[in-house]
Amino acid sequence: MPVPILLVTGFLGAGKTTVVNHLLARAEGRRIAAVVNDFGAINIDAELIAGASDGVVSLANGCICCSLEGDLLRTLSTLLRRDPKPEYIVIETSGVADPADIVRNLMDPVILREARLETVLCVMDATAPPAALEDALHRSQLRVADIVALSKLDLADAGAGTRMRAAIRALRVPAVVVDAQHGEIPATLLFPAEIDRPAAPRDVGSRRPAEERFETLSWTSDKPISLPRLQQAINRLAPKLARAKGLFETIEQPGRPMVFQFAGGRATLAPGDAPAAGAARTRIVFIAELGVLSKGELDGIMEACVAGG
Ligand SMILES: Nc1nc2c(ncn2[C@@H]2O[C@H](COP(=O)(O)OP(=O)(O)OP(=O)(O)O)[C@@H](O)[C@H]2O)c(=O)[nH]1
Repeated sequence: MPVPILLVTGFLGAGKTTVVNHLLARAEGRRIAAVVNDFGAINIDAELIAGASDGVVSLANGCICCSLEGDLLRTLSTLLRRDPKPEYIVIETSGVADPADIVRNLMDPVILREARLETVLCVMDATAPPAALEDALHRSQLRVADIVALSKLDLADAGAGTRMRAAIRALRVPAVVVDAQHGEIPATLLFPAEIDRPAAPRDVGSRRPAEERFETLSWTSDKPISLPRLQQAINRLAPKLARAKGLFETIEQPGRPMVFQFAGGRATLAPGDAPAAGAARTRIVFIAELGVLSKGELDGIMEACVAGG
């Protein structure tokens, strides 16, 4: 019986890791292996997948729809040789990934013998303006989806969900649209019981390398961060940022690791886990459209956030 694969796609910061976390937290004995692709050089997403570090394989510093496609297939082969074999495989793409290319890559004959793409889930930020769907990458992510999950409805105004559903319908996306509050989607929807159902043909569109559009810039430091100064830095950087996330300690609350998120124009801070041995104390990844933000400018702004900066 081929192992079903769930491909989780969606724009930068839409809520993919939150969905994968939720799924793994409620695995209820299911053996789920997760492959997480971070576009940046630091594997922040793999660290954000709580309590599942053993089962999570991280593919960082590139995009599995372009430069890391060989790595994805090798990783899947390795997972499928595990004893016991995973019962389900979840692949979280980077937010810049065009899933059409990944769907095509998963048709690899060696993989197909043992694992089959079962469901493509596209996580869509309900607070994004419907005009966001004019973006070709958004459209490609929606076009291959079987299920579209609307995230962040708790942050959106009352009509946002309805407007987003209408905008998705207008694109003639055949997917089922569901609400996903804080990543909550029933596992049975993602891994349907009728696993003998033949995979439906998917409209995969034309190839568009995502890496030609976005770049990631990493900033690390061995010093803790000043929170008010970080706020100022993010205010300055925000117009240029598509996404940022990081792990660090603050000067104000030493010894308390924090997770920083910037997505959809909103910055949040939450308690995190201690950094892995050998990792820099402060690690932040910034994703921006190519050419919009230089490393020099970023370093200049971020150095002001550390003590003595
Ligand atoms: N309030 C609220 N926040 C959410 C919801 N879903 C996700 N978030 C937050 O949105 C931010 C981004 O979520 P992630 O799950 O990391 O997004 P992602 O799509 O994995 O991000 P990338 O991998 O960087 O593209 C985090 O701060 C989440 O806590 C939701 O339903 N409600």
